[in-house]
Amino acid sequence: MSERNVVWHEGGVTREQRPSLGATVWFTGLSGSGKSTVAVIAERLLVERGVTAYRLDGDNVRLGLNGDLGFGAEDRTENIRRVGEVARLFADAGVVAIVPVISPYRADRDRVRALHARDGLPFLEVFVDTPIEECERRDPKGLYAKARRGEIGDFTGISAPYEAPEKPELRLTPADGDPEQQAERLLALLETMVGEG
Ligand SMILES: Nc1ncnc2c1ncn2[C@@H]1O[C@H](COP(=O)(O)OS(=O)(=O)O)[C@@H](OP(=O)(O)O)[C@H]1O
Ligand SMILES: Nc1ncnc2c1ncn2[C@@H]1O[C@H](COP(=O)(O)OP(=O)(O)O)[C@@H](O)[C@H]1O
Repeated sequence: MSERNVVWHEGGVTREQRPSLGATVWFTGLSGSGKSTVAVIAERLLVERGVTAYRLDGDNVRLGLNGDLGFGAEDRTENIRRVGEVARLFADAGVVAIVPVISPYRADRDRVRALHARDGLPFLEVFVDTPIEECERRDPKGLYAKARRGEIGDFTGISAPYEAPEKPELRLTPADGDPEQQAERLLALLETMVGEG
């Protein structure tokens, strides 16, 4: 920002000069919906096909870069802002950034979408639309049980909101098959958007 005496410094490499075109695949959905499972498979399939892909998992990023953030609304917004900026850098560098994060607020996700659109970078929002009853039945980390007992506050879907996307590029439901089939659907769509996958 100019009032901070900081100005953008142009580089000498165009996007076309880089070995590959990047993109961001942004997963959103409740805890336990299957975001990480599908993201892990999608990353593996892409790498097996020679595409440079890298996963920025919500839990993992919160163990490092975003270790200072909690789960209140403001911290979640900051979490998504930072992960979104990192994903944009990856995409600009020619990497397919795969980002499974709850990202419960529509406005936060839309800001990340706009950030990519501004730079002409492909952004694919994947809504992992698993009903909360099913997520709670799975409860692989026991978090829903803790939230029900009041041991975790601000828990998405229980004591904090989740705003579903209105127009995601892809919506995955349990009826779409197993996670491998869901990942294949995603890659087919990615291929139509960036010619990769
Ligand atoms: N209060 C509360 N609400 C939701 N989730 C919680 C909470 N506390 C801890 N966890 C764990 O944090 C993971 C979600 O982190 P995210 O960075 O994806 O969340 S957010 O996008 O900032 O909302 C989430 O991972 P996933 O289950 O993979 O979604 C949980 O393991
Ligand atoms: N399509 C699916 N069908 C059945 N179970 C699934 C499916 N996708 C994920 N799971 C299971 O649901 C649980 C939560 O998945 P996970 O990927 O960790 O969700 P999230 O990252 O959204 O919290 C895991 O135990 C996983 O094995």
